[in-house]
Order: sequence, then structure tokens, then C-alpha cells
Amino acid sequence: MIKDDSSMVSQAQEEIIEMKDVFSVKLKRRRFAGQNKGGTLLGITIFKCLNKEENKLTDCAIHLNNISEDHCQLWFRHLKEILNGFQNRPKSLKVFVNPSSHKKEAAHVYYEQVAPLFKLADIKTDVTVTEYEGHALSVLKECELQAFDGVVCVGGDGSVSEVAHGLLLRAQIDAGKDTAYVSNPVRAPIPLGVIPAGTTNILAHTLYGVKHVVTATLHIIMGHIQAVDVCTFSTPSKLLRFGFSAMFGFGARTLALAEKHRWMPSSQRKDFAFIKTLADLRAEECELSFLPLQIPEEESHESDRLNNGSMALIVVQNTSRTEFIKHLKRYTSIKNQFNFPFVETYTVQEVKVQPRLTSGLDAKQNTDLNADSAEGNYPWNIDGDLMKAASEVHVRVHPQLIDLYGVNTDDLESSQATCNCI
Ligand SMILES: Nc1ncnc2c1ncn2[C@@H]1O[C@H](COP(=O)(O)OP(=O)(O)OP(=O)(O)O)[C@@H](O)[C@H]1O
Repeated sequence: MIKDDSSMVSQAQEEIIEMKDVFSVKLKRRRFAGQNKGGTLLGITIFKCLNKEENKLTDCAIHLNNISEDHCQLWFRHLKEILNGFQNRPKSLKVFVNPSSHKKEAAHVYYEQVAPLFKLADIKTDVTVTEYEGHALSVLKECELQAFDGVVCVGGDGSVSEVAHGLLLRAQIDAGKDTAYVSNPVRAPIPLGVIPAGTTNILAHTLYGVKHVVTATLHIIMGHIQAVDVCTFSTPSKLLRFGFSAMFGFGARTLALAEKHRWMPSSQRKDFAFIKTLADLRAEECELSFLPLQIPEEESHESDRLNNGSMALIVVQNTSRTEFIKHLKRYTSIKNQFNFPFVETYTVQEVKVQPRLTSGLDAKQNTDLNADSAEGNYPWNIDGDLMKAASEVHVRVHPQLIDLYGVNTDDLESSQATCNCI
């Protein structure tokens, strides 16, 4: 049989490897089981990051065989030099793993899927498996941050928010700022990476376009960085928190009720709190003032959803339970998300929420739902964490305050990475 020439040409096609896609190079040796050093040199292996479908990344190995020690050492050193020249790629990371996240799989996810890739990329790690809520925050306040090129959080949105808050608080302390009230915060000194292992992973989904551990890890290794806006949530006298999103009213009351039933299993208490708050639905009386975005919208980079110096204010006015349920059902969809007459949306820079004590509630409602508000402690849901504030809360957006590992949302394959929390 005569072979078609063109098929032979296509078989011998060259593959071009761009160094920007390579994250590790190793000398390849034949070793016996248990042998850690030496061995016959076989060549070099190049590890590269490959784009798969739907924004997913994967790692792959390319073996280049050559038994000349001199040749291999030369190529190995040269390729290493090129890799070391990529400035944004971390060489040392502080890692926080929340073992209580979701189905308690974060530690397994980290040690099985993430740590081997960090090791392959010659990244040194210092791991803290958190033991209680607030542990990451207290470590971040005191650790030698300058020893690290980045911080990584393995968990859900709650953990990431705590680490982001800790990183920014630490930046203010280091800059000699008063952390009790922060008006002009300084930027976080090093980037934050998110490995999704929680119940809610909206931030990871927004940054990587997909909830996928290996993709998240490879973005960190490759040093893909983007600056992201962060909000400060403050009372007139004190900074409550740095954060990405907040809810006042229904979302906050649901969380407050769930926290009161901590003894219940996580999903059960969330469902219970949601249904109970819905059953006792009532409008939150408050005075709302806001500063609309000053730049004309067409000039603000509409696609740069995470760092355009603005935030979305969504106001749901008093309505019937049926209408409110319809709103909740449509809340996560992309089409006509807020297209109800009782829902208003604004693009803003600052918001002030001044709660007002409700009058005319019946006694039962007052005890069950309004106990905290009666004491002047209004619940807030800030990135899934419960905060209480006795008075007005002032929310301000600070453009590009933190660098996060991830891609520019423009580069994502589909627009599925929408996020209603940021
Ligand atoms: N060892 C621990 N035990 C209990 N809580 C912890 C521990 N370590 C961290 N936390 C707290 O757990 C909270 C929730 O974590 P995370 O968001 O990672 O998980 P999740 O499964 O998405 O959470 P949730 O159940 O709140 O949706 C964070 O606020 C964090 O401070």
C-alpha cells in the first residue's frame, strides 16, 4: 500500500510550545523503586498548562529524550532561567485550608490535587489548617507576610472573605493606619488565590469561569493576576469589615436565624432559616442614601465587572410574599434578573443604610424576629458572615484594592461567570 504523502506530512507536524504556557521543567531519569537520587538520564520533561473546553485548564507533560548529560543540563538550566523570569509567578505561598468547608473535603482537595502541582512548580508552601472561625485572620495579623509572594485560601466564599479581610487589615496595620476607622485604605501587598472547596464558590467561579480545582491551581502557578475592587463596611465610628458583597434585610435575617441554630447540620439550618424568614416576611424599615457612579456608564469599562470602581445596589421594596418569592427564583438567572416593578437597581460608589425601629409589629414578631433590632443590633450578611451594627452602615467601594489570581472576565469563554455578589 502506498502512503499518501500529505498524511505523512501531517503526522510529522511540529508542535510549538510557548514558554508562557510552561510552568515546570525537570530532568528525567530512570530510577528503581525507592531510589531518590541519581539514575540514568533519559532527557528532560516540560510541564505545560493546556486550555480545555469551558475555561478549564489542565496540566500535561512533554518528554524530550536525549541521553547526553551536557545537552540536558544546558537545556534544563536555560529553560529554568526563562521560567524564573516570569515576575508574577509565585515562588512561596501562605496557604489556608478550612477543613470544615462544605463536605469537609478541603484538606483532601488540597493535599491530593493542589499540593502536588505546587510541588511540581517548585513553589514553597506554608500551610495553616484553620481550627476555628477567625483563625486565618489572627494568623494573617501576625505572620511574616514578606516571606510570601501570595496567599491561597482553600474553602468557600466565607473563608475567602475572611482571608481577604485579614490581608487588607494587615496592609493597613503595616502602613501605620488606624484600623478602627479606615477612610483611604492601602492596597493588599500580595495577591490572593482561591481554591474552590466550599458550599458557595461564587468568587472562584467569577475569577476562573468555572469551579474547578486544577484550573484554579494553575492560574495561581502561572501568576495570572487581576486587580479587584473591595468594599469597606463601616459604622460611623468603626470599620466592620472589608468585603465583596452584603445583604441587609431578608438575606441578613436568614443568616442571623441560621446562626442561632448552629446545632443543626449546615444545610438543614440554612433551609430552616430560609423558610422561617420567608414565612415571617416583613419589610425592613430603613433610610437609604447613595452616591451614584460619577463616570458616565459608557466610559466605565462595562465588561470589567470586578474592577470598574462601582457596585450594584439592588433595592427590593415592600411587596407580597408571592411576588418576593418570584424575585428570589429569578435572582440567579441572567435574563431579566431584576425586572420587577418593586426591584430597583443602581450603579453606585457609596451607600448609607440607616435602619429605623419598626413600629406596629405584633408581640410574637417582636420576640422572634425583631429581638436584635429592638436592641439596636441590626444583622448584616457580609460575604456570608454575620455582622451586627447598632446604627447606620456606610458602604464604600475602593477600586482595585486587592490582586486576585484569576483571569480577566473578558477572556472567559462564556458569560456564565456572572456573579450577583460582587
Ligand atoms: N476549623 C473550623 N471550624 C469551623 N469553622 C471554621 C473553621 N475554619 C474556618 N472556619 C469558618 O468557616 C466559615 C465558612 O467557611 P467556608 O465558606 O469555607 O465554607 P462553606 O462550606 O462554603 O461555608 P458555609 O457552610 O458557611 O456556606 C468561614 O467563615 C471560616 O471562618
